[in-house]
Amino acid sequence: MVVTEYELKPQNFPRFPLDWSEIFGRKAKIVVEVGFGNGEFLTELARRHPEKDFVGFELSITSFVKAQKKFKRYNLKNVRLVKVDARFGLRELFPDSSVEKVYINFPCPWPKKRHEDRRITSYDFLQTLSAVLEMDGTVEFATDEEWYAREVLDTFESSEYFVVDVFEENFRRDVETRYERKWKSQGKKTYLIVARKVKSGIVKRLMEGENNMAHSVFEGNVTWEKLKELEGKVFKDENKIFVVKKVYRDNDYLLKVISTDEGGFQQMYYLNLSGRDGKWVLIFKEGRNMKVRVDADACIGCGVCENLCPDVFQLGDDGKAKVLQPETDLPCAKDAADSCPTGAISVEE
Ligand SMILES: C[S@@+](CC[C@H](N)C(=O)[O-])C[C@H]1O[C@@H](n2cnc3c(N)ncnc32)[C@H](O)[C@@H]1O
Repeated sequence: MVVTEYELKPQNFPRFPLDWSEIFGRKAKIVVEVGFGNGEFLTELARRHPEKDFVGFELSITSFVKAQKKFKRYNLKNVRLVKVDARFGLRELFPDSSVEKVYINFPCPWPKKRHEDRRITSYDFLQTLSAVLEMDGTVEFATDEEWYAREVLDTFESSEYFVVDVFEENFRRDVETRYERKWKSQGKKTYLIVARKVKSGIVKRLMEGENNMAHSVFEGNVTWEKLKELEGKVFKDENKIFVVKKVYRDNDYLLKVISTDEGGFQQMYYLNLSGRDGKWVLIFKEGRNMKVRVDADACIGCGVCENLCPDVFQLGDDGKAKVLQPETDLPCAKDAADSCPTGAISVEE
């Protein structure tokens, strides 16, 4: 079973930062987890606090697949996941003073000097937290590295925006994370810091305002049946002719369009249509011809590709992925290759 319904794609929204009460359909406290790993901590929090809404950031696709399965098992309604760097996501997707709490559990410490910019706890990230957290909102940071804990403690203590309420060695919380269990079972020490916001900071957002990736934003009633009726229809606009060749759907709708101008020049592209509650965002996607292959030995039959791109992939009777269109221009083929946890899918452009 592959579940994708909890993933939120920022590019499909008309404005930034996002209106989370619209996304969750209610006004509730928002809690964020940075780098949710296999999702067990986030699942437990969301189960124990149905009155709050939860947002997780991760970069690993495998983590996305595992976490969403857990959410589905408990039919959770109060959690969404975003596949972007949390430093970027917290800054661009959350308005000022909108987050009650941010958990950062056992992030990679990036111990080498030349990698220190990669640490999630950089100065810039603290600045973001000082803006997006509500007053008295907290950051909970856990690590197994003493030097890292002391560095983060020092950063919070020397910041005018935070006070440190907790610095604890070998802490215990109601819910453990996978890495916490791992380090504890190896007899390693663990450290917890809880820092509370006492002053609001200012952060400069790069994408604030209209989503300028969007071609158009509109309101109205769009249905699969109505879109399907567009297949084969021809539209004229000044000196161009457009034909809607095919309409696809997964989480969004995709219209394959061919346009021809007076000189006979043809172009193929996709229109990605996504929306909710009557608000729709239309984005152009260029079509490119790709050769798709599946390495059957590497395929574990997880079904991610079939779920993301059913017109190109299908799980066969042997439980392995089969390619239905070895040459395709469907952009979801690339998504499937990027998301394949074993790298069994290759796409050549
Ligand atoms: C060591 S694991 C810890 C996982 C989990 N929090 C736990 O305690 O079991 C760190 C996780 O953070 C994710 N990660 C690293 N940098 C990130 C970033 N900038 N934004 C979001 N997630 C990130 C990694 O993909 C990885 O899954």
